[in-house]
Amino acid sequence: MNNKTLVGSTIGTTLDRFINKKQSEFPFATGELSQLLRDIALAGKIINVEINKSGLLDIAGAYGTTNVQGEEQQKLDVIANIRFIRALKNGGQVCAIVSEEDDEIVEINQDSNYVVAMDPLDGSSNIDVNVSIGTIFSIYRRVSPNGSPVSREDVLQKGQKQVAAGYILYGSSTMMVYTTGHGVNGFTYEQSLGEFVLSHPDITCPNDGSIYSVNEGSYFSFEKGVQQYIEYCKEQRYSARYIGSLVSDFHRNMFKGGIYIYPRTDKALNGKLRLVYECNALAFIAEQAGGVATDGEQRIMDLDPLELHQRTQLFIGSKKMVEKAESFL
Ligand SMILES: O=P(O)(O)OC[C@H]1O[C@](O)(COP(=O)(O)O)[C@@H](O)[C@@H]1O
Ligand SMILES: [Mg+2]
Ligand SMILES: [Mg+2]
Repeated sequence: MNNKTLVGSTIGTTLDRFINKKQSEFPFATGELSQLLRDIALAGKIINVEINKSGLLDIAGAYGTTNVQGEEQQKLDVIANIRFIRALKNGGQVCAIVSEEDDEIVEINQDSNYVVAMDPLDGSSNIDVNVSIGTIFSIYRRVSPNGSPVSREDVLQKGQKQVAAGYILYGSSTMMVYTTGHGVNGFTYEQSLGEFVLSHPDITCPNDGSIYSVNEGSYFSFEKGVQQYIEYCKEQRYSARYIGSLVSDFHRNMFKGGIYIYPRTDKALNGKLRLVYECNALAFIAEQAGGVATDGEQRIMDLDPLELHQRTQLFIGSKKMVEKAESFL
């Protein structure tokens, strides 16, 4: 890299400055979405602290309750949910939240214009064993008039209506990756500054790849087409990589080129992952990076959400790989 590129580079820009700059490119922007993104980043920093010290403070492990989907909640699932709701409430830009950890819509400020769908902590089976976990979020503009009670139409919008989406990955470093529909940018958390700093501008997903990510332990409960695609991946000598944290598996494949699959199984007849607060956000990011996300037939962002906790199959990642997988179905 020569000096000229260094001077012109945006690398090193803080998230705050980046958000301000983007806002200034839209003269009619009110600043509400910018503030909301800052609130999410703040919540991410707080969760990051909690995760880092979870082993020391006895906040790893099961909480002793199950969520609406019958899954055992971890202490950190519950803590992350509380922290995010609090940050969004204090920020004042959100009228309602759909969360994996809450059975029903959480109504906050009736006078605010945005709805957030979130998985406060994704990959919670990895919490206790110091493996990467994440937070996933989608942001929508409400459809009901500001000031009125929030309706189900506000929170059950198709993914194509997202105005922004992203994730925070608590890995070997902590990163926030998001899109507002104008490309994808990644920010690494600089602990000593207490700031997210632009480290991965204009992220693009390779068109093709050689990594496949699927829980092969469930192989015998996959349908024939999925089994045949997995065999194809092996014949091609592709690398099998599966962390069991959707955010981390997706993140790796977006950078390196790969496909992540969570198909239906005999236990999870519609797949395991949740459309509203897991799949839509990652689908938006994948597409903005040049990748693809489908349920095996249809584009994820075209699916009609009928329930808050609706599940779907997910085939996501490099365009050519997803298309190849679909050709087996
Ligand atoms: O253990 P499995 O069945 O492969 O499931 C792993 C998947 O389940 C999830 O953990 C579900 O997310 P939560 O931890 O938020 O419930 C995904 O992150 C992950 O990809
Ligand atoms: Mg999850
Ligand atoms: Mg979760």
